[in-house]
Amino acid sequence: MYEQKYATLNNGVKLPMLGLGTFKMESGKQTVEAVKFALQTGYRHIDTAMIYQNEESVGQGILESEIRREDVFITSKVWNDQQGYESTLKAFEESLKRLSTEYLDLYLIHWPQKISCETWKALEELYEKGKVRAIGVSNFKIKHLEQLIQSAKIVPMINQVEFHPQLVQEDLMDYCSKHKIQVEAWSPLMHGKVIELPISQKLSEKYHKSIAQIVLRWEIQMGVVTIPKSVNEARIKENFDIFQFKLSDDDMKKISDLNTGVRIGPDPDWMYMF
Ligand SMILES: NC(=O)C1=CN([C@@H]2O[C@H](COP(=O)(O)OP(=O)(O)OC[C@H]3O[C@@H](n4cnc5c(N)ncnc54)[C@H](OP(=O)(O)O)[C@@H]3O)[C@@H](O)[C@H]2O)C=CC1
Ligand SMILES: O=C1CO[C@H](CO)[C@@H](O)[C@@H]1O
Repeated sequence: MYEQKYATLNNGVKLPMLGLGTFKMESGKQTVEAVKFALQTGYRHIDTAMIYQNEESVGQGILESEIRREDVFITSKVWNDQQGYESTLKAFEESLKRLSTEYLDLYLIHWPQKISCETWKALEELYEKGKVRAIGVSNFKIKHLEQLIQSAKIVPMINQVEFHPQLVQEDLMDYCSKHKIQVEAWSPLMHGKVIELPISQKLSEKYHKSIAQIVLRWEIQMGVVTIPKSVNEARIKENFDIFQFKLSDDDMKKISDLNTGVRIGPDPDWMYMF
C-alpha cells in the first residue's frame, strides 16, 4: 500500500520515483563506487549531465554493478553552449559514448536558452529514431514551456526543477500537471540543509525516520520524482528507505507550508544567454 516506486510519463515509459543525483561527484573512484553501491542497494535511476564531467564514471559504475542496462534508467542533459540543432545531436552522441551505452532513457535541455526551440527539434528527432526513451527539459518556467510547446511536435515528458519544502512552485506544478509533464526535483535535500527546517525534527520523531527521509517521502507523495545526491554509503541507503511509510495529509500540509519561494540555486532567467 505504500509503494509509489514509478511515475508513468506521458508516453507510457516508467520512471523510478527515486534516483541518484551525481552533481559534484568526482569523476573516477568516487562516482564509480557511489553509482555501483546505489544500484546494488536497489536504485534503478541515475541522473547525470555533460557539465558534471562524470558521465564516464557513471557508465563504469553501471557496468561494474552488473545490473542489466535495460533495468537502469539513465538521464543526461545538453549543456547551454551546446544547444542548437546540430550541436545537440553531436552532444548527445558524445554523452552516449562517455556513458558506454547505445541509448539514453531520458535526455533533457539543461536550462532554457533563446535557441531552445532548435534544441528541442534535435531531441524530437532523437526520440523518433529510438535513441532516447523520453525527452524533457530542466529549469523551464511556465513562459519557457509555453514558448516551446507552441512550436513543438512533442510535449516534454519531464521538467526537472529546483524543488524542496522551501520552493514548491505551485503555479508551475499546476501547469505541468495540466500538460502531463512530470515534475522532477533537483536539490531535493537543499544540499543537506533540510535538517535545519523548523518543523522536521518533530516529524522525524513521530515517524521514526530521518529528516531527509521525511522530506524525500513528502516529495514522492507530492507526485514529484526526486534525485538526492550522496557519495556516502549510509546516506545512499537511508535516502532509498522511504517506501515503507506514509505521511498523513496533515503532515504533508505542514511541510508544504514551509514554502517561502526562495531558491537556493540559480534563477533560470539568469542563465538565459545563448
Ligand atoms: N537540472 C539542474 O539544473 C540541476 C540538477 N541537479 C541534480 O539533482 C541532484 C540533487 O541535487 P544536489 O544539488 O546534488 O543536492 P541534494 O539536495 O541532493 O543534496 C546533496 C547534499 O546533501 C548531502 N546528503 C545526502 N543525503 C543526505 C542525508 N540523508 N542527510 C543529510 N545530508 C545528505 C550530500 O552529502 P554526501 O554526498 O556527503 O552524502 C550532499 O552534500 C544533483 O546531484 C543533480 O543530479 C542539481 C542541481 C541542478
Ligand atoms: O545541474 C546543475 C549543477 O550545477 C550547475 C552549476 O554549476 C548548474 O548550473 C546546473 O544546473
